[in-house]
This record gives sequence, structure tokens and C-alpha cells, in this order.
Amino acid sequence: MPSPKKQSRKDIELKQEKASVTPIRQSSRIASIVAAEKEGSSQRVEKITRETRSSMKIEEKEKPAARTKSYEFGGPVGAFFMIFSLPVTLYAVNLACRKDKCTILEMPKLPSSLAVLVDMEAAFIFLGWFAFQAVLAVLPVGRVAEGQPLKSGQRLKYRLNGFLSLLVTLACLGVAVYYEVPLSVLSKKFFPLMTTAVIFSFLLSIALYIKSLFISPSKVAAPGNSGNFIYDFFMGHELNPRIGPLDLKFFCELRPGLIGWAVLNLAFLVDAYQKQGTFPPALTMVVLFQFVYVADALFFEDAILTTMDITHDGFGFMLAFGDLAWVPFLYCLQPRFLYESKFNLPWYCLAPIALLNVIGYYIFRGANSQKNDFRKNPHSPALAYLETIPTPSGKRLLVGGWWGLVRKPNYLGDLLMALAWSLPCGFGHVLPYFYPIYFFILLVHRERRDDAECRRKYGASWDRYCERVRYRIIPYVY
Ligand SMILES: NC(=O)C1=CN([C@@H]2O[C@H](COP(=O)(O)OP(=O)(O)OC[C@H]3O[C@@H](n4cnc5c(N)ncnc54)[C@H](OP(=O)(O)O)[C@@H]3O)[C@@H](O)[C@H]2O)C=CC1
Ligand SMILES: CC(C)CCC[C@@H](C)[C@H]1CC=C2C3=C(CC[C@@]21C)[C@@]1(C)CC[C@H](O)C(C)(C)[C@@H]1CC3
Repeated sequence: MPSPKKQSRKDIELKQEKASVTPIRQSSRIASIVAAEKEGSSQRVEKITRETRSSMKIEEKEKPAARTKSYEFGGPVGAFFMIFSLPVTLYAVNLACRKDKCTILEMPKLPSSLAVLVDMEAAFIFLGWFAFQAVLAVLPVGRVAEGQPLKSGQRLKYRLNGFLSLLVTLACLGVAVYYEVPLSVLSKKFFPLMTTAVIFSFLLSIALYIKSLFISPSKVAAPGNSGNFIYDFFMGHELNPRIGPLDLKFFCELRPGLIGWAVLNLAFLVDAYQKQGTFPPALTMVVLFQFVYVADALFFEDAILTTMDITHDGFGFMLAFGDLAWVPFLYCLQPRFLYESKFNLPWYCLAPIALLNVIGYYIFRGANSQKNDFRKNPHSPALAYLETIPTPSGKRLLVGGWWGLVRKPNYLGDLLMALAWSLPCGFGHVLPYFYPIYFFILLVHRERRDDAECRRKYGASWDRYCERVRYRIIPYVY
């Protein structure tokens, strides 16, 4: 136990540190950074930045985890509603879009027996798949990267071998096709596989919540620390849960669900080829687009370390269900529609859609890489041409390049791609457009959440950025 005398001295020091990040002090620090930059003294800039960071770290290290004051997603009631409505939506959309019909004008036909939805073989396939990906993820192969600094100042280490895992998975699929293993089992058992993923994500979220009750305050994720069980279960109470070398959030976000989505698509394509003797153009194109999206996420795996999911949100039901059930079994809706319905479009319709996808990808990749490279090395000579503005935390905000066009250029590119994945399904049905519609809503909401978080982090500097870059996602529109 510290002596009362020592404790009170520590308190004084703490108060002094807290005072050092008051708004007045913040603006004087920005002024010092700007002055030092004008003088061209990069050493002084580094020094002021280091001082500011360490004073903020001391402040945060000593605090018990602060309770979340503002609720998102409609608070506990909204979270409770989503825990039930998300799985229902997943089933409803997939049941409404089946071989003979794809419509929202009729009630989805419920399966004749439970065996259509639940199946032991599918459960083994799913669990085997999850274990296979986990083994690949912990193999000591591939670069190790450091995450963004945590509240404690510590940086977690992440093994980056996602792209290699994708290649190994593809090789295994190739061998399976060669030995005539029927991949059609994946499309036949689509619903039982989905049910296993749903049950698994519920069980995983419960385990994660129980584990999070025993962690130290520095490991708590601020958004999932309200004290309300339902809300924290949904948002995720622990920021970076790990089992030995396996970082569960990082793993689930990129491996079993994301690669699983690409594998389901490939299974539809192989089956279509085996049945029709040719690769149907529209299906092939969408499978290829989505494959590039998945491969890109794994190739630029370290870029996810600066996203909101990893730096800010806890690992709870929202992400567990999103990663393991929602992404693989809903994002493949357009390929599944094209596979089941055999719908096609002529090349002169597919060509402009392909161009839209390329433009979307160019913006998405350019924006994500620009921000990620800048966060990794703000003094990189390759980025020196970009205009930036200082913030009290020492970090700067990009106000040139992609990040000067709109506040979320990466969302803009992602949305263009989402549209390009649905257009090959034609205009006869609304359901294949579920993804771009849902995605637009998700990203508008996500932008608002991030805006609030950045205003909290960067104060007046964020307001300056918003004045400079007026549009949020779509130039001159929104
Ligand atoms: N397919 C899907 O279902 C989904 C895809 N996505 C995609 O994931 C990607 C990541 O998205 P997300 O994590 O939401 O958001 P961002 O990658 O945009 O990350 C937000 C963070 O970036 C930093 N930042 C914001 N503006 C600037 C700026 N001007 N200069 C420098 N840094 C800035 C801030 O963090 P700090 O300053 O602390 O570094 C902010 O908190 C996007 O491409 C998105 O489209 C997202 C959700 C779902
Ligand atoms: C349905 C719920 C209300 C919300 C669930 C959201 C999740 C499905 C998404 C939250 C952020 C995601 C990201 C990707 C996939 C979807 C989820 C998990 C991402 C891995 C897709 C590939 C991209 O290249 C990316 C940038 C790595 C994405 C990161 C965010």
C-alpha cells in the first residue's frame, strides 16, 4: 500500500499532468508544433509530440476504465432488438432469395423440416474450417506488426500471414477439385452451415463477455463499458481478447468469415461450371470482384490495425456475429442469386459495371493506403506533398490527397464497389440490392460514430478539418 504522503504527492503530479492537456495547453502545444515545423526543426516537433503523448498516457493509465456516457445503436433496447433482429434478417433474406423465387413481396417460405436448417455434417465442416484457419493464423510464418498504441501506451503485436492463409486455402480447394471432392456440398448445406455460424457466434460472444469480467481496466473497450449487461454484450467489453498468440478480434475479422465468403462464392462458380460446362459471365465477374476485395483485405492486412474495429470497438456480439455469420452468408447473396437463377447480362452491360468496380477499388485502396501509410510514418518523404493539420494529441490529420476530397473517401470507394456487385443481377429483383442498401446505412452511421470519436480526440482541430472538407462521403451531395 502506498503511504498517504506518497499518495498525495502522486495525486498532485497527476493533477499537474491532467492540467497539461487542458484546451489552453492543447492549443499552445499545437502552436509550438506549428512554430517548430516552420523553423524546420523536426527534432523539436518530435520532442513536443512525445511530451504530449506521454502526458496523455500518464493521465489515462492512472484512471479506472471510464463508464460509457453516450449510448450508440439505440442503447440497451436497440442492442437487445439487434441481437434478435440480425439473425432473423439473415434467415429472412436468404430464405426469400432461393432457386425458384427471389422476392420481398411474399413471405419467405419456411423450410418443411428442421433438417433443412440444422445438420451435424455442416457443424463439423464449420468447426473444422474455423480450426484450420486458426492453425494457419498462429503459424510462425509472416511478418509481425505492431498495433496502434493502447491506453497503457503498450502496442500489441500481430502476426501478418493472412494472404498466405488465403493461398494455402486456395491450394487446398484446387486439390479438392482435382480429386473430385464435391464442393457442391457447400451450396447444398448453405442453410445448416449458416445455422452453425449463428449458434457459434452466440456462444463465442457469451464466452467473450464472461472472460471480459475478469480483465484489468486498461483492457476495457470504452464503447462497451456502460455497466448494462445487454449493451456491453452487444458492443464488446474487452478491446483485444487473446488466447495465447491468437488475437480473436483480428482473427475473426479477416479469416474464417472473410475467406469463408470467398470460398462459398468459388463453390457456386465451380458448381455452375460443372453443371453448365461454361463459366457464366455475370456470376464469374461478381465472384472475381468479391475475391479481389477479400484478397486485398488480406494482402493489406496491417491496414486493419488503424480501423475503428481494432482501435476502438470491443469484441462482442456485433463483431462476432458480423464477422462469422453476417459477412460470409449475406455478402455472397448476389453470387448465390446469379448461381441459383442462372441470370446473365450481355458483355456491353457488364463492361461499364466492371469499370465502376475498378474506379471504386482505386478510390478505396488509395484512401486506405494513404491513411495507413501516414499513420505508420507521418514523416515519410513519399507523403510530404500532402497537406496536413496538427492536433493536440501530436497526431496530424490529412487534409490533402484523398482525405481532402471527402471525409471518408474509403467509404465512397467501398460503396461504388458494392453497387458494382449488385448491378450484374439486373433490375428484376430488389433483394440482390440488399448489400448496397444495408452498406450505405451502415457506413452513414459509422461515419457519424467516427466523427463523434474524432471530435472527442481532436477537439477544435477536427472542427477545422470539417470546415476544410465539407462533404462526408459523397462529394457535393452528402
Ligand atoms: N465491407 C464492409 O462490410 C465494411 C467495410 N468497411 C471498410 O473498412 C475500412 C475502414 O473503415 P473504418 O474503420 O470505419 O474507418 P477509417 O479507416 O476511416 O478509420 C477511421 C479513423 O481514421 C483516422 N482518420 C480519420 N480521418 C483522418 C484524416 N483526415 N487523416 C488521418 N487520419 C484520419 C481516425 O483515427 P486516428 O486519427 O486515431 O488514426 C479515425 O478514427 C473502410 O474502407 C470501410 O469502407 C467498414 C465497415 C464495413
Ligand atoms: C450487422 C451489424 C450491425 C454490423 C456488422 C458489421 C460488420 C459486418 C463489419 C464491421 C466492420 C467490418 C469490416 C470488414 C467486414 C465487415 C465488418 C466486419 C472488412 C474486414 C471487409 C474487408 C475490408 O477490406 C476491410 C477494410 C478490411 C474491412 C474492415 C471492416
